[in-house]
Amino acid sequence: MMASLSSLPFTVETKAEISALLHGNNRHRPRFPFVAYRQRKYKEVAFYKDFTCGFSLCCDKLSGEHLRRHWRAQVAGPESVDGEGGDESEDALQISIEKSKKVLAAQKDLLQQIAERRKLVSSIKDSVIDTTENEESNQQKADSSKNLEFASSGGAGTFDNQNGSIFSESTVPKTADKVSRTLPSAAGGVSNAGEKQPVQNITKIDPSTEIPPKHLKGTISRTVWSDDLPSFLATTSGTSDPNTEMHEGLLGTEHEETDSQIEDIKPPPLAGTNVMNVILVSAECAPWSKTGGLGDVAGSLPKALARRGHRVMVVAPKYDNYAEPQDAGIRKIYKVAGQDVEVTYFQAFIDGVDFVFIECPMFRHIGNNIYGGNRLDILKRMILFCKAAVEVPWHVPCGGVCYGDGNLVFIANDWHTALLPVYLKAYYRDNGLMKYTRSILVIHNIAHQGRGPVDDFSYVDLPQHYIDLFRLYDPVGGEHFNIFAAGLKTADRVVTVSHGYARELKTPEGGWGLHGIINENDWKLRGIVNGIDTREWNPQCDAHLTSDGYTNYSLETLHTGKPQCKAALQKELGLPIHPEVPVIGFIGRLDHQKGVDLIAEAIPWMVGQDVQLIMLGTGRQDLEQMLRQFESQHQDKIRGWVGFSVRTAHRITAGADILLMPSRFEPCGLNQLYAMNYGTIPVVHAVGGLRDTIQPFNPYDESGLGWTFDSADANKLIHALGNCLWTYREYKKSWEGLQRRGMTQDLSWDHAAQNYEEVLVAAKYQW
Ligand SMILES: Nc1ncnc2c1ncn2[C@@H]1O[C@H](COP(=O)(O)OP(=O)(O)O[C@H]2O[C@H](CO)[C@@H](O)[C@H](O)[C@H]2O)[C@@H](O)[C@H]1O
Repeated sequence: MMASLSSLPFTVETKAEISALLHGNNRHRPRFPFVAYRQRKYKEVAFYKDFTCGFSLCCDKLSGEHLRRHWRAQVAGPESVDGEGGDESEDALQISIEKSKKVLAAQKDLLQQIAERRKLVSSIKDSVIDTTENEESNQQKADSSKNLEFASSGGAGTFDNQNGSIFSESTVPKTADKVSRTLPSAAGGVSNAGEKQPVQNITKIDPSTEIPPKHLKGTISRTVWSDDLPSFLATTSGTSDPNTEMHEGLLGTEHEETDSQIEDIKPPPLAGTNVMNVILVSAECAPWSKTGGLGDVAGSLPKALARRGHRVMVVAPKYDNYAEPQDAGIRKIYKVAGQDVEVTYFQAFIDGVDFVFIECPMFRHIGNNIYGGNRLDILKRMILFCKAAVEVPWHVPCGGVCYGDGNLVFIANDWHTALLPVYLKAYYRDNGLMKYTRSILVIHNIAHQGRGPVDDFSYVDLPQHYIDLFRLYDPVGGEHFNIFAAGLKTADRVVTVSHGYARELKTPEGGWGLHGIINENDWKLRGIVNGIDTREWNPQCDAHLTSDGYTNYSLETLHTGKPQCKAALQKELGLPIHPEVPVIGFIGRLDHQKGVDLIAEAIPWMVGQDVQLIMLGTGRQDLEQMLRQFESQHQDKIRGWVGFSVRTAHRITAGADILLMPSRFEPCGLNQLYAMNYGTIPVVHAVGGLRDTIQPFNPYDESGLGWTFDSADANKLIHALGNCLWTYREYKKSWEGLQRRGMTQDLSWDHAAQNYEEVLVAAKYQW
């Protein structure tokens, strides 16, 4: 066997890996047979594919013997499978190699011809576009909305499960006369328990003539046109079997390879063959809607995933009139608490990400109060949002092509969208649909769980036996209904936003009643520290530092730029402009979590120091009142800005010398990351993500990034802040070192995105 292998035109590593596949040597064993080969020379890849001959099972699932037998069957002919092939098999192998070479040459030829034809077609198109550009684009828009209408009609439309009607939904076409022109199947709705309906009016298309929009190229799932699937399944990436999916992945790779050969550009995506369709679903998304860190994450993580080559969508509610998203022309009706509610989908493509906004009267004009209203109001909004979001991949054709369910992973965030994994299971997977779609639930803050009386279960439209997922008992709330609990149990994977918080969640203090469930599901939990949007939060190009005396700055101009921002901040807030007086900032929600009361306890000490304190926040009314009071009592030293102002947050981050974060618990914390990127030194309670991200300053070896204190205690805060102020005043070089180390870290999302990708892959291959 090895003799045969050694005569093959593989590199040494490839041989080692194939040998590992055959003999079970894990050291060289690639995770999946095709992944390791993608970036190799085309010839070698093609040969290897030939070698495996579309043998698409994940090698993990194959025994070495199985592979050996398959190898012999493919290379030396079926007769050699049972006997020892010997010389005959060597000859057959040589013949096979020769054949493969010929096939490759022919393939190359063909590709060249295709390339020439494409060039010809595009030059003809270009000349036509000059004169008919507007007509063309209108036509394209019309075509895509036809596609979209069509996908909707056969999409996850109306279906009941065995327990009767779960939800009813009807399509409300914008224009009744729209007819599908290009989609391969129509009216293939799904009825009881996913039973297939006959597919009618099938118009087959030649996939080679349907060139996906440029931004989708190489990342969209391969479309398999099928006559006997419901239409929404027929337009997805042929994933009736993960083995097929793997093979599809291989074919997709081949296409990408050939495309890039043709165009002679485009390096492979960073994600390699792990490229996936990802839909992040969040109740808020910056810059359109934000009450805190969740909005920041939803606005920036998807872009980093897209940069790695994934096709990424964000789904968020549309709370106001946003400039960018356009009405996608789709209307759907969902049942919420027995009422029909119509939603409309809006859409924009920005920085490589599809942003889809769900608009309906329930969301309208609450941008300033996203979580406002009573418990039932919020619950109903989240039910509607999750029902609508889980169907987005069927209804909203981004760039003209719906995501479908192939290679698809949803990323839900916090309790607001924890119903999504449950709906995915109850409405789809339990009915044999979306079998290979996975869901990940990200915990940004376990303190908010979507709790209510057990009777709330009647609102969520789920089969009765699902009640056990939601039912939870704890000494504080007694027996109650808990949405986060159900999401955590149902999601394929769970992520939280730091390693420290992942540990804390398993303790009674940190798990807020859910620690039992988290411990039971420990195997699927992973901590990934958030990144920051380095375009949005970057002193070199921060748009909020270009007026009112502020200035952009970098590490090189820190010594002039930062003092200028500090002076501008002091001036803007009416504080005495003293360059040598340290400015301490605080930005955050005014609540128990953020430890504002610890700052309050430390105020008498602080005002005795030569410092200025600037606090920005909204939240609990008593704490807002407290901020106002501090300001009025210490006009020359304290500013308490009650409100939500992104611009002021940026300016404080740039102008302050020190950022205070005495949070009682902090799953990750973004402000300390922003601060370090601006040369502002954090003083934090070493908890959750703060402990993960702020290495304490060590004056002996001049290492570390800030000051930490180990318990939520005002005296500890004072002690840490005192040391910090002393260093600021007395040890300028150390201070500059702290600033430099903070500013030169890679805080971008790129590393975190890579970690998320590992979770996506783990979810994908999980049963
Ligand atoms: N009054 C105000 N005006 C303007 N901007 C304001 C503001 N108050 C807060 N912000 C901004 O909101 C964001 C707050 O983010 P954090 O991560 O610090 O906390 P939050 O508790 O909201 O997030 C939760 O989710 C995130 C994301 O995972 C975790 O980092 C965190 O630990 C967890 O509690 C920052 O961008 C901050 O500048």
